[in-house]
Amino acid sequence: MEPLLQISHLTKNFSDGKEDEYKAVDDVSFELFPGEKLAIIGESGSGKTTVVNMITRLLDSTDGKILLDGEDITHYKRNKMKNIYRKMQMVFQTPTESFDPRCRLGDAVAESLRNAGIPKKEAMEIVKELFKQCGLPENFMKRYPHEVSGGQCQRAAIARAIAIKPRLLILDEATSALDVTVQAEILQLLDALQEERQMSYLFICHDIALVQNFCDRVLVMYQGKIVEQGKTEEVLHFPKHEYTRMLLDSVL
Ligand SMILES: Nc1ncnc2c1ncn2[C@@H]1O[C@H](COP(=O)(O)OP(=O)(O)OP(=O)(O)O)[C@@H](O)[C@H]1O
Repeated sequence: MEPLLQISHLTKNFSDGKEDEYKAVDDVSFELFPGEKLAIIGESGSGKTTVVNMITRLLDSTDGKILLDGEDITHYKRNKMKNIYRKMQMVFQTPTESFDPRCRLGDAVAESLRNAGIPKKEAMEIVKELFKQCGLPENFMKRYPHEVSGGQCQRAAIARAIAIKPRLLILDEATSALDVTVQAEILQLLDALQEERQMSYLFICHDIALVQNFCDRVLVMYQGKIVEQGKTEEVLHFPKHEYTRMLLDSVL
């Protein structure tokens, strides 16, 4: 099977404006296959979000290559990314901030469908269905982001991200701010979508229990490098690298 996402030797240097360059991401390579759920774990500052920001092209990479579904997107600019965002969507930690406060949630979700050329009436029908699928009452389509709870807003963010049926969903601490029950419901929804659509997930996460329950494979990052990767069970129960052992000891 061909990988959906293929990352090779990805590197990001940040400069402090003087001579020194700081390697936030250092020669990172990995693959993500269709239908797979992959987690990146590591302490704060290890480079996880920087990796995601390069994949989604919010940030230019210093070196390396990013292939999505065989297409080299490493140097794609904003206008070319529009098509790519049909295949790849992101959900971030703070959903309220990712919505326009003046836009009703239903319209915000419909916008991505409208951008994909779907007429308004049809788009609103799809949104209605998506809200149902994401466990949101239909009348929430009329609400503004500040009129719903954090968990409800995150469901709307997921509804928006899956609206155009992407093949890859990147979740950067997307469930961290939610309480445990809501988190479990959202993970159930993601599991159902994965089965239904063979979606792939890249999960950036601090929560080891969640990774254990949800993800097939784990990458461990430390100081910009991947120090260990493998099946979730193997990495979490039989960590090979000293840093992974420390990380697990500190959270378990
Ligand atoms: N725009 C930037 N300019 C300079 N340094 C940056 C920039 N963005 C990130 N960094 C640095 O790069 C390193 C990696 O940051 P990154 O946000 O990727 O870590 P992370 O593993 O996602 O952390 P967290 O779990 O806290 O979100 C950090 O040392 C951070 O300070």
